[in-house]
This record gives sequence, structure tokens and C-alpha cells, in this order.
Amino acid sequence: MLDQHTDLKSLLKDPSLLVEAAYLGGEWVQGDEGTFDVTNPARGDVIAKVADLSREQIAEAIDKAYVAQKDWASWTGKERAAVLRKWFDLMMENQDDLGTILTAEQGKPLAEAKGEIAYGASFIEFFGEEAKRIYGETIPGHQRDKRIMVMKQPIGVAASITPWNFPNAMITRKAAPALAAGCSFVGRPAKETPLSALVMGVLAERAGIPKGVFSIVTSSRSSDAGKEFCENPKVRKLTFTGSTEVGRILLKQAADQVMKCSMELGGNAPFIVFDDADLDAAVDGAIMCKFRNNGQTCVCANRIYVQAGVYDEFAKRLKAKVEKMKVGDGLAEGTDLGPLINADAIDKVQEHIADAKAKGAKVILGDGQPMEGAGHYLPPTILTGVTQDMQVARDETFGPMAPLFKFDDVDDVIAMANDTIFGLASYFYAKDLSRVYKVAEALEYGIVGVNTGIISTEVAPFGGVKQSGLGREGSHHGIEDYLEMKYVCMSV
Ligand SMILES: O=CCCCC(=O)O
Repeated sequence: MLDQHTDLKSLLKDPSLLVEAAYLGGEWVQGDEGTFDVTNPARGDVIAKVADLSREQIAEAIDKAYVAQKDWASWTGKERAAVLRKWFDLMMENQDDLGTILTAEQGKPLAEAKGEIAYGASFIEFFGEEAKRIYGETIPGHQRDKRIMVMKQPIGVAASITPWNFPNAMITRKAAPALAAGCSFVGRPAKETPLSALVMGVLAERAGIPKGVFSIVTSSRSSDAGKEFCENPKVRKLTFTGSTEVGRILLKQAADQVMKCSMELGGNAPFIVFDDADLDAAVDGAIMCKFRNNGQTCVCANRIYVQAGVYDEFAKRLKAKVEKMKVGDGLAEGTDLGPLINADAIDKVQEHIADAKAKGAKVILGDGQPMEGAGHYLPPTILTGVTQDMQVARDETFGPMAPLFKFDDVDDVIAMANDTIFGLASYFYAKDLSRVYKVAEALEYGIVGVNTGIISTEVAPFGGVKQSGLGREGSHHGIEDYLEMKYVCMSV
């Protein structure tokens, strides 16, 4: 475990994986703005001092990416695939260390962190394979002497801004399709979790990814990266995972350059349990979905709607299982729920609980009281009697609080589930086949989980509708976001 006497390096099999310098154009550099602190949310102490790059240094990374991309795009798909495969293998060989680094800076339990590393690596494996299958098209000509061809070409330099909740997988889900397509990549990780991003630079270098093709620009000021990425004409693609609020700002900034944008933004996922559901499966699904990463996931269940006939029983079974979950340091054996990322995250959960209670909800587990000590620990809360006028019905809680809403009628619950500006993930449990089809069709979401609480995989298109975003990540669709179509018309 990490304590004030233990250095993070000493927990790693390969201590050279822990780096504090930024990876700029294939070189390890210090920040012109000095360093910024990375803290362990389980204890609140500083575990690293990472290079704080200036905006000029971010521009330099873009210049280098611009130059490197031309040659990288000339590699065959098979050549790019071979290097990506090596990157994937290195990630899996170092899964334990990558997991330890991730837990130390982000907080999630080690088993979950290692799971994220395997998930993150799967995008590199998948898109490496796709590099060989970037097919164009021929179209029958519109006149006797005309031949029409459609080429697919890399967009150019892709810039990314990624969040702290999945500090590995949100980078690979963007970098892997970008590199497979022949783009170069400049990524700015969240300031809370730069170490998991920098280790990907170490492994990229070891895998033989050419200098400049993959850069990690660490910075304590998110607006520097956002502005440089949007204003620099050498960047042709911006990909972002984060809040809808920041997504809107980036889209406005990117408009001046008419830049291609992928946005994976906020959610407000409904999780619906119908009377005919397998109740134990629904409880297990709700726990996986609600408490993944301690509720700090954009696809976590935010509103749990339970049909009246099974409401009390569902609440009882959910409480019985959740109260057994162990809250603690993610690096300690047996921990189910780690700390939240910071004090603000705790405040937000408490605000939702207080608002719901004031409007009549009842607490059946927890109550939003943090645990003693320096870590940001908040035991899980379950509320019953939650209604549509409460704050949690509108905003993402992003924490360990499960609000149970009661409903009678299928049409009513669909209307309530869709009554939000968001449209990322949704879930429901039911057995009746006709209901399954109709509800899946009626939910206004990019993702629908039916009788499952976990929908994330590299082989499926992940993304939202409405204000949850633009574009899809993962699957063969995911690479299209990094390709341009060129139509060639030949007179023969
Ligand atoms: O917060 C969003 C991260 C997405 C995690 C996933 O891919 O399931």
C-alpha cells in the first residue's frame, strides 16, 4: 500500500515506467512552467511532480506531430499494425504496474484498474487490426467515360483532451484509431492523472512508434491545451471526453477552424427494472453499473426506475448487497470502492442527497457522510421515494449514490427516461420480448443495455445522442472519425 513512507516506484516491478517529464515529439522534456503536483486521492499526499508545459511547448508538439504524420501515413497498414501490436503486448506485459500507477493517482481498486488497462489495450489491438482494412470504394460512373473512386485518407494531426476517470482507456480509445488511420496524435491528459498517460509514452517509445507520432503534453491549465488545439491550423481533428459544459466551449472554439470534432460528453443514464425482470440479475447489473469506478463513469446508472410491483423487493436486495461493499484504499486487498477523486466530487453527491431528502426522499443506506481521514472516502448511499422534481433527475451525480424512482406504466417510464438533455447510455431489465424491442427502440440514447449493466467493449460503437456528444468510439465505425473521404472522378 502507498503511505507517506512508501515511494510509488518501490511498488512497481519496472520503476522506469513512472515518469514525470512530458513526452513531446519523441523527447522527454521538462515544463517551461515548472511542475504540478499529482496526489493520491486515497491519502491526499503528493506522489509525483509532473512537467507543466507552456502553451508554446504544446504548439511545438503539434509542429512535430505535423511533420511526423507525413511519413507515418506512408507506412502500409500492415506496418502500422505491427507497431501497434507491439504497443498492445507491452501494455499487457506491464498490466500490473500500469494498474498500480492508475490506482495510485485515480483511486479505483487495483483489480478494476488492471481491468481498465486490459480494456485500454483492447483498443490498440482492435484498431491495429483495422489498420489493414481501411477500404475505399469504386462507384459506377455517371457517364460512359467516367470512373469514380473514393479514397480514405488520414485527417492529419489529431489532438485529444481526456478525463481523470479512465486515464488509460480514454487515451487509447482515441490514439489507437488515430494512429491506425495514419494520423499523428497529441494528447493532453487530465492534470489529476497524467502518470497513466505518460507511461503510454514510455511504451510507445519501446514499441517503436516513430518520434512525433504520439505525444503526451502535460499541463496544469486545461484552457491552454484547449485553445492551442482549436486555434492551431495544423490540428485537423479534436477529440474530447469530458463534461457537456466543456464540450460546448470546445465546439465553439473549434468552429473558427471548421475542425472535425468527436465529443464524448455527459450522461444521465436511466436504469429501468420492469416487473418481469430477473430481480437478482437486475440487482447485480445495477451494482456493476452504478458503482463502477465508484459512480464516476459517464455511463453509470444515474436514475434507477423500478416498477411498483417489485420496488420494495428490489430496494431490499440492493441494500443487502451494497452494504457489504468495502470502502477503502484501492491498493488494499478486498476494496470494492475506492476514494472519490477530490473534495468537490463529495460535495456534489452530498448536494444531490440533501436536495432529494428535502423534497421527500428517504435514506435506506449511507447518508453522504465522508469517512474520517485525509482520503476522499464516501460510503455508498441508497435513496427511495425519489421523484422527477429532484436534482438527481436532471444532473449526473458522478458518485456512489443510488436513487430509486417508482413507476407503474411503460409509457410513463419511457417519457421520464427520455426527459433529459443527455442521451449516452441507458439500461433496462425485462423478459417480455415485445417489450424488450419496443423499449430499446423508444429510448433516446446512443447505447442501450438490455439485461446487462456493462456495455463497454472495443468492438461496439460507443457514443451518445442529444447533448451527450458527436461521433462514435470503438468498433469499425471508430476509425472513420480519423479518416477523410476523397472522391476522385476520372474521365477515361
Ligand atoms: O466516463 C466515461 C468513460 C467511458 C468508460 C467506458 O468506456 O465504459
